[in-house]
Amino acid sequence: MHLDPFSGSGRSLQFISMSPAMSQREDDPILECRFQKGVKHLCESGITSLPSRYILPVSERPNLRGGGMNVSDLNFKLPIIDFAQLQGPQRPQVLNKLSKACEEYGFFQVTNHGIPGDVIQSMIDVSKRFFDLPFEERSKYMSTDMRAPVRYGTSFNQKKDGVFCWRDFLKLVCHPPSDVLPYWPTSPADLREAAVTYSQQAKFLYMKLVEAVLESLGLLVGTTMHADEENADNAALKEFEDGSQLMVVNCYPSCPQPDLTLGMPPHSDYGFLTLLLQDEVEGLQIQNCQGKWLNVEPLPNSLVVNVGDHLEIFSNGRYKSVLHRVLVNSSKSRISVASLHSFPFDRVVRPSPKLVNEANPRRYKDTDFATFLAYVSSCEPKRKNFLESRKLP
Ligand SMILES: O=C(O)CCC(=O)C(=O)O
Ligand SMILES: [Fe+2]
Repeated sequence: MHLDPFSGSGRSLQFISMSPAMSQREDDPILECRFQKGVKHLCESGITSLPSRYILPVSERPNLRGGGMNVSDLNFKLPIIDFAQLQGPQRPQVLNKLSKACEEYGFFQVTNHGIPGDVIQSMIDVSKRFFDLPFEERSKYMSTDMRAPVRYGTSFNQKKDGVFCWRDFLKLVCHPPSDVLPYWPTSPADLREAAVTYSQQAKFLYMKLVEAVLESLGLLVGTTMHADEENADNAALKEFEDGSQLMVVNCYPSCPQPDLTLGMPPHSDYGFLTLLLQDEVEGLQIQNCQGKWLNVEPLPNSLVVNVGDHLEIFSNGRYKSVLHRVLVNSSKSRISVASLHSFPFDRVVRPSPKLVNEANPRRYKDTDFATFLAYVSSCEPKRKNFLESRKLP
């Protein structure tokens, strides 16, 4: 799994015991070297069938017919939160809806979010153009250093994954901007500007959503005449303002045999909230409480938002960080940009004391980034098992 604070790495991977995956690790160093260069590079070499390195064991493949856990429900629609309404007189009703969405699905879509269309379009465009650059240009940013401010790579953890995922990525640490920006790619020439503009807009929206989430959990007083209550609210929000932000640009090229592989395996996100921007190609699925995979149809001009492990812990289990995965397809490539937000790295994450009482005892141990790193180096992470390891008996 990737050891990133959040991204494909910080997120729990599924690799099932016995590692049928591992047995498929390529022994041919030339082929292996090709796979390490990523799926975009592999496609450019003109493959027509899926190399075994990407073929999942039958039970983990998408779209199995005949019932069972992998059948998707085509009629499913994710709850929609109208951000403009959230900021207006309808706020209490919208907060109710938000709270239900976080409890039931761990996911919702945000419309009327206020991020200008051209900012979004530029972010998607420049992402596509980045992945269209020659491999030599993209590969300048390949790094195994989990703390690098910019990292280009493939799969989840390309050093460890037994079966590779059909995904290449560019990870951009966004905070603090003055420290990280000088390391971001210089090509395409407009990448830095487009990405920094989008990341700032995403952060602004994230802060508004954090306010809403805290209010929905009864942790913010909201409108108040009392200066001390207002100060307490501001102090609570300040921590979030100083928090971490990582943008992961995901590229899923069209795939010759999409039924045999995944763009991303089932995982939950490590942070507090993820804001996901996707192009018009579908692929994202979330797992409901019956284990059924549900398609998230891209809704034009909207963003998908999901609860991460830290919010599940912080809310003492009331809001759920839900497993999700990405399917690929044979005709279209897909781009998504996940903006992953959480507390500062050195912060201990624990259930909010106000959500713990006799009737609702503490459900999670304290955790921090160091605990997370120790955990992933001591065992093989899969699905949501890091979060499981933080649960109190
Ligand atoms: O590409 C997507 O739709 C989902 C990406 C994702 O889950 C992630 O980056 O954590
Ligand atoms: Fe994710």
